[in-house]
Amino acid sequence: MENQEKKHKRRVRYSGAYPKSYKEKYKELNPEKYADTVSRVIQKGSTPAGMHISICVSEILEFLQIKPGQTGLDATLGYGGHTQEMLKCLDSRGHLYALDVDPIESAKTKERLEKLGFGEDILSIRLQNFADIDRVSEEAGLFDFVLADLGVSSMQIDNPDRGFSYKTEGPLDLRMNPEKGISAAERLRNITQEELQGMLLENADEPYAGEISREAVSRLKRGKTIDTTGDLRQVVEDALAFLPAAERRETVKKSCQRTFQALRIDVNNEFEALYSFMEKLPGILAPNGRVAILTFHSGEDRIVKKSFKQFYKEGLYREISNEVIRPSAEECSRNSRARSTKMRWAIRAEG
Ligand SMILES: C[S@@+](CC[C@H](N)C(=O)[O-])C[C@H]1O[C@@H](n2cnc3c(N)ncnc32)[C@H](O)[C@@H]1O
Repeated sequence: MENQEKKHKRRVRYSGAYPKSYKEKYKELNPEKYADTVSRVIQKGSTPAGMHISICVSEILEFLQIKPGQTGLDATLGYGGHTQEMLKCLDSRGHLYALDVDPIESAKTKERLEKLGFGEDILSIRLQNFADIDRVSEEAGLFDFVLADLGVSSMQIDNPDRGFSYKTEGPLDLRMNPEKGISAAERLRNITQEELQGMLLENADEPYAGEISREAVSRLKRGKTIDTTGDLRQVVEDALAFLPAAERRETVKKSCQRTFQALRIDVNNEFEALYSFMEKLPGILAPNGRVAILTFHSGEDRIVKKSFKQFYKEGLYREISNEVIRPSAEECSRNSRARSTKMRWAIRAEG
């Protein structure tokens, strides 16, 4: 007799339509594999996860006037978008050096660019701080063109494990190179109220620097931690609890952005690195060599502007940009991260 008894099959548990983790969430994390998803995300005006949309590409290329056979430096490799465009201008002749301090993303970019045919013969990628451009120049000689696109990449901001964004929960790290220095959480552990207030003012012009620094230090004294992005967001929320409800939400958001920015600049020694880079630039540029720099906040722009002006007066640059160049309105609507971008440029004098 046929065995009518069918073995009970457990229903496969519905895992839900929504992915649970960052890695699961974004198909775009593998941009080559999910080209359709990626282009849909870009069309909507967002940056696909795991990717970075390069800013002011045409303005940069128009200014740099790259010719085949030249030697160039991309001081901030990131996703390699600008690098790729500059390599195309070299047309397989000459050499491009590219630096980044981020071991996680630069390894991925190196692999991606190699797959596109840009190997060691044309492109040398170095895990190195642009504060040390003189060392790269010892190897490469003088540069005909240099680009620096400052700050952090979308891949770094979007990865919650790295703690760059107040919008997602994660460890409060904020280092571009997590293998060097101390995390933002560690930095806060031993900070005084005065020091934190100064950092918030100097690095981000935070109007509530006093309130936020007092709340942070008092929280630590009460035995509570500021180890995660959520903890720091809570500090800002508590510090601004006195504001009328109608304006609190927007103010907390802006203060969170500035507080994270101030800490990021601090733990990565961003201003020190930029000063060093600007000081060494004239010494690594070939006669008539061109440099373009993209900045993303007033502190950075001030350093670039002052340095260009000073060396222009001293005769080391023959020409500098008088006005900042801004991305077009069309680019800003396509890529919201372009909105705060300012570009400045300089041309090395002949002598
Ligand atoms: C805005 S992203 C560059 C994006 C890139 N231009 C592109 O098109 O994909 C800035 C990059 O500079 C790197 N960076 C920031 N400060 C640096 C420094 N002092 N030395 C070297 N790289 C740095 C960051 O790790 C990040 O990857």
